Amino acid sequence: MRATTTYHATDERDDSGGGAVTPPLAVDIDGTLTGPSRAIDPRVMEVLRGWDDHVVVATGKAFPYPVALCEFLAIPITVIAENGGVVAVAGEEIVFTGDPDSAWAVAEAYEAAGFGLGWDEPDFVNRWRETEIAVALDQPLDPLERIAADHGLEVVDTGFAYHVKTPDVDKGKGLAAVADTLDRDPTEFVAVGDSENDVATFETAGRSFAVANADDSALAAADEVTDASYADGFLEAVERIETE
Ligand SMILES: O=C(O)COP(=O)(O)O
Ligand SMILES: [Mg+2]
Repeated sequence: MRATTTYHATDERDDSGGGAVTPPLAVDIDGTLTGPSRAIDPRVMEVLRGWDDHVVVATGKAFPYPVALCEFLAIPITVIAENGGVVAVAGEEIVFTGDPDSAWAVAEAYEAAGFGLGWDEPDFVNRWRETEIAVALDQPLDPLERIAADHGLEVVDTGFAYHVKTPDVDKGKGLAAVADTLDRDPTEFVAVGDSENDVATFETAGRSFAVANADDSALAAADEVTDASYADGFLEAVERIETE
């Protein structure tokens, strides 16, 4: 059974009818809603809280993080986590895709080869991951890619971590699934992001923005690139969405 949830902001917005219609939004977290330190910029909070249509938080982070973000923003839980491995829309069954057993087998083989995941203990980066694993960027990439390929997996570099994931799982497929659940077309969405793991979102959404700090693949895939970086870039994209 499909339940649709339509979010209408009750505050912060001019709903007098004169302005442009705000499209549904698919937004990345790290590097897009944050500054370089990974702290979320407080200015984005009111923007997301007041958004006049669905806000899909689409991230490589483990499942609980975007859920918590929605919770603390008091907006409906509409999330794509773990690079598409987990899709959750309030009121709907949570969808998990990917091969966590192979991902953990890669972690074991990588550790057996003398490397490590690279996080402080306890490992809060992977503790609640359901479908993939993440390795710190200061760990060697070549053996990780080799071992991942041996297990039928691939490595995606988000600029914040190496994610060992199932190749045909991505945020774009997650967005298509969310759109279907919400009875919307994926091309209605505007996507904003900063890295390789946002390319599929950009290809699925109807309009896409890379923030200026984005990696080369995201810059190349986006319809538009903001002048500003990080959360300033996101706020600039919002300005353009609302006025153009
Ligand atoms: O945590 C990461 O590695 C990336 O997260 P992001 O997809 O929200 O940028
Ligand atoms: Mg990012």
